[in-house]
Amino acid sequence: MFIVLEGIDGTGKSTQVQLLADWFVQQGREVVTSREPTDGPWGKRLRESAATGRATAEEELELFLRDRRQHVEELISPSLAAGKVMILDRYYFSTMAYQGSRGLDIDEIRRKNEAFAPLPDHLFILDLDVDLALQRIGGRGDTANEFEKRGALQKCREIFLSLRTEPFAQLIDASVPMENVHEQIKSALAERR
Ligand SMILES: Nc1ncnc2c1ncn2[C@@H]1O[C@H](COP(=O)(O)OP(=O)(O)OP(=O)(O)O)[C@@H](O)[C@H]1O
Ligand SMILES: Cc1cn([C@H]2C[C@H](O)[C@@H](COP(=O)(O)O)O2)c(=O)[nH]c1=O
Repeated sequence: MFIVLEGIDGTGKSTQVQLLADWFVQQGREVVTSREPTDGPWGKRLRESAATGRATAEEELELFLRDRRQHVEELISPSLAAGKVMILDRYYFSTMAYQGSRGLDIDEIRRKNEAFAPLPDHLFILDLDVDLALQRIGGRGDTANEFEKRGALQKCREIFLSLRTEPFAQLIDASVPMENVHEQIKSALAERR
């Protein structure tokens, strides 16, 4: 089973990935969790750019594609082939949202990704007001980085919302307490099984 959690920064994706992984482990399932950008060479370069200055949108897209190709080949596809539950914190829907918000063609981004990246079985879009998301980032002790500007996040949120009509997608209200968000995700999984 391939599950992806998406949403703008601060919506609670990492928190929910951990809660969901623990829940699957309690059911006796083997679980692999990961995130994008990854901790591989391309992902590290991308994370550094959040502090040191962003590349152009085209260069950024190229780096995310390289990072993801390696991720799919080395971790995602082998884990799915082994029958494990793969839970991802961000995937190519983030590229559609973030690099799309910088003016790149969203359909073209999708096409380039779907040429090599498997579709998820479940895409959970954690939706939250941008100001609340920024407050949560602040509450975590972080100052917003170059990817986390208000106007850009608003555009990203709109693009994520436009993805809710995908057959594998489910919109999740991320404004409620974390246990309640977890319940929404588990109910959606139970309904679609
Ligand atoms: N439902 C919730 N209600 C209130 N606070 C929450 C909730 N979920 C997570 N948080 C808190 O909000 C902060 C951001 O959560 P988290 O790091 O999981 O978000 P994220 O979407 O993974 O962020 P990023 O994309 O920036 O890595 C953390 O301090 C976390 O404890
Ligand atoms: C996968 C992906 C990510 N981003 C951006 C979104 C975030 O602001 C940063 C780092 O992610 P984190 O979850 O806060 O650790 O990367 C992007 O612009 N495009 C992508 O494809």
